[in-house]
Amino acid sequence: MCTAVTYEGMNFYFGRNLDLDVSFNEKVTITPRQFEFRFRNEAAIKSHWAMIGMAAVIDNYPLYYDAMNEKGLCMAGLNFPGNACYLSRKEGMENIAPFEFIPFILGNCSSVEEAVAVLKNTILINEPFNDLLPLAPLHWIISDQKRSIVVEPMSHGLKIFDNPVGVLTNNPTFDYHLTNLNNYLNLTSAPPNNRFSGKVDLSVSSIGMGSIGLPGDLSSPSRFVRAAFTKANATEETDEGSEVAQFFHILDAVAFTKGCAVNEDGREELTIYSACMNTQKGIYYYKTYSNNQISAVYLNRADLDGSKLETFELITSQQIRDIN
Ligand SMILES: C[C@H](CCC(=O)NCCS(=O)(=O)O)[C@H]1CC[C@H]2[C@@H]3[C@H](O)C[C@@H]4C[C@H](O)CC[C@]4(C)[C@H]3C[C@H](O)[C@]12C
Repeated sequence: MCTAVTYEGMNFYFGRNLDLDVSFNEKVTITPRQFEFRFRNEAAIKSHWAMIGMAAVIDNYPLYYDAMNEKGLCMAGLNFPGNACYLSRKEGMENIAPFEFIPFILGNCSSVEEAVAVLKNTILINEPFNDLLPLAPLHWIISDQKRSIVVEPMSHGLKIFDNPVGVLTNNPTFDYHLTNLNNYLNLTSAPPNNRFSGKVDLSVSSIGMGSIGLPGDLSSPSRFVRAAFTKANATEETDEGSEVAQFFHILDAVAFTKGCAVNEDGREELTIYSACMNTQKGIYYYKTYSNNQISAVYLNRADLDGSKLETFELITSQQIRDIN
C-alpha cells in the first residue's frame, strides 16, 4: 500500500510513502530538459520541463514512481489492483503507456489546469515496458499549489476527480474515500465535549480523546482517513527544516512497520521510502526504512539544459550521529 499527501505551509510540499515488499533498485533521478523522451505510440519530445523524482532506470529510461517538474507540478502513482483498466490503442487520442504517464504529463504541463486539458484527449494503453516488467495497476495524484486531482484508468477511459483533501491511498476508488471521510466528521484535535448525554457525568481524562475513533489500522481506507486528519490538523511551521519534519510526521502516521502487514504471498509489506518534495525550491527529500536520516537532492543544482539522466543512489544504511 501507499499513501501520498500534499501540504501547504511556507511552501507547497508533496510526497508519498512507497509501501511494498520488494525494491526495483529505485534511485532519485533527475531528467534534464533535453533528454529525449520516446513514446511507444506518440512522437518523441526532445525538449520538455526538467523533473526530479524516484525512478527505476532501465535501458536508460526513467520509470518514475513519483516526481515533480521545475514548474512545481507533481505526480505519484499508487497501486490500484483490480480497478485499473488499460485500453487498446484509439485513433485520435494520445495513446500513452502507463510507464510513460509521469514523463508525459510532467514533461508537457506546468500546472494541474494544463494537465486536465491534456488528459481529456489521453488514454492509457495496455503496453508493458517489457516482458519482465508487466503493467503496473495504478491510479495517480497530480497536484500543484492551487489544485489537486486524482486520475483513475477505468474501462471507459480516464476518470478525473478533484481532490479537496490532497490525500491518496489505494483501493477502492477515490470517490469511496471521499464519501467515507464523512463518517469521521465528529473527530477533533481539541478536547471533546460531553455530547454522549447530559444525564451522564463524563469527563476528559487524557489529551487526544477528540480523535478516538480515528482508525489505527493499515488498510487503505483507514490510512486515507488518518492521513487526511493528520494533515488537516498539522500546524504550519516557520522554517524549512520544521516544515519538512512536519511533512514526514504526517507520512509516519501511515507508515508500515515491517511485519505488521503480510500480503497474500506471505511477504511483509514495509515503507521502503518516504519522500517530501518542496515544489517551489525543487528539493527532493527522502528517508528509507532502515535510514531515518533525511537526505536532500536539489533539482536546481543539476545541469537542467543537459540531455543525460542523473541518478543518486539511495542511502539506506542507518546514519547515527555519535555524541560521545
Ligand atoms: C507498487 C508501487 C505502488 C506502491 C503501492 O501502492 N504498493 C502496494 C502494494 S500492494 O497492493 O499492497 O500489494 C508502484 C508505484 C510505481 C510503480 C512502478 C512504476 O510504475 C514504474 C515501473 C512500471 C512497470 O510497468 C512495472 C515496474 C515499475 C518499476 C512499477 C513497479 C510498481 O508497480 C510501482 C513501484
